[in-house]
Amino acid sequence: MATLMQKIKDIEDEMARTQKNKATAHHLGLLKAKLAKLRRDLLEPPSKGGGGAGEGFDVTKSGDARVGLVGFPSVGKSTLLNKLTGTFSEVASYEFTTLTCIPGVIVYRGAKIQLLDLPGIIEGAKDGKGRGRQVISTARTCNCILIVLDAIKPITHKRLIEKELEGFGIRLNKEPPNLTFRKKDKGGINFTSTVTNTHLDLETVKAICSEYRIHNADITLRFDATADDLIDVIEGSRIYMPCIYVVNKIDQITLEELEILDKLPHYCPVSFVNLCNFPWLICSAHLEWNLDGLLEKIWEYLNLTRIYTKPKGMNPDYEDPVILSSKTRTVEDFCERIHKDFIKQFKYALVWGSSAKHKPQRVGKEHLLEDEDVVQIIKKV
Ligand SMILES: Nc1nc2c(ncn2[C@@H]2O[C@H](COP(=O)(O)OP(=O)(O)OP(=O)(O)O)[C@@H](O)[C@H]2O)c(=O)[nH]1
Ligand SMILES: [K+]
Ligand SMILES: [Mg+2]
Repeated sequence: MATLMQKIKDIEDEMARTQKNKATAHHLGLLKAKLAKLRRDLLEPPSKGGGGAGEGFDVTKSGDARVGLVGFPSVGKSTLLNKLTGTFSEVASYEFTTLTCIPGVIVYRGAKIQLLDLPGIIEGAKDGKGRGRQVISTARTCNCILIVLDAIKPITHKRLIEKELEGFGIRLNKEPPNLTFRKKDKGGINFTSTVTNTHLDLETVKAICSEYRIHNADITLRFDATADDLIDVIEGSRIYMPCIYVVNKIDQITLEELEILDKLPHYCPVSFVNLCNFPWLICSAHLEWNLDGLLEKIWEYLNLTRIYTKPKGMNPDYEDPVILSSKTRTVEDFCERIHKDFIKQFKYALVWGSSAKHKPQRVGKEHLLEDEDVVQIIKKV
């Protein structure tokens, strides 16, 4: 049986082959209706239940980091992918133009960043509406999410998208709750806190625990945690992800509105068409605005660490850094990236740069590296 994607393609091909005239108008209309129904089917959840990736979503992870574009239909996600990566993803004025996950690559400051264009999601996506489940489970595999918003759509859209992501265990611009939760065999619920709490008391904590059939546990808060924070820790499998709100189509709003948007935390206004409202904003001959600003922000939010290797007796290789994430950036992580067995030959490392106290500093494998450090590994003989 032909897959939905194939059926859609067949109809699109047939439409392209069909000449437009009075005699074919009826047939073309029929094809359009079929196409619309197939698109809707594709947006229905799979009948056999379960989330996971679906048709056309199994894009292999590549590069140093992955960034996903999430938003309502027609906010300009595909336009953004095309402009940033030079990859082709279809752009059109109708909703649900993009039906699968389309990857592109941005090479920025020596790092290869995979950017994923995703189908638009609709409210209720997390509950199985549309392709939302696939979109959001793909979003979970990213290192940073760009929530794309349309500047002239209601600001409430931001909250709606956030809710969909939150419903799938994604936490945006938030650190994992600083609290420990340790199950034990006996002793009841022991609840302590190193700060004043305004949200949680022993009773609430006990109630939450009993919902999970947990009757013995040590819970220590190191910040003013909410019930949601505690539940997140008990549930586990939460993903804490940086997020940028990309407000597109700012050519459609006034300068006053733009100034307000520009001040909001985590926001990055952009536009991909001629800014006739704001001629003074155009910084080059391009018909787009603030792509550089967006790239810089993505870089900042990914928080990557570039390490330059220095072979003995040679200059550092500044062209091709090893890219580490902010969470795994020890000398050992660096060695692992070069070769999985490399650490076995490790004796010590020489490090130049902001993590080094001397020029160079001799360090062990636990040493934490900083962005733009230069590293030379000395092997055992
Ligand atoms: N005015 C204006 N229109 C834009 C801008 N960026 C994109 N568009 C238009 O918005 C429409 C939708 O763009 P797409 O890139 O297809 O949007 P999308 O979010 O990928 O849409 P789906 O794949 O259907 O979810 C197209 O007609 C674009 O030309 C912009 O900055 N300003
Ligand atoms: K569209
Ligand atoms: Mg699209």
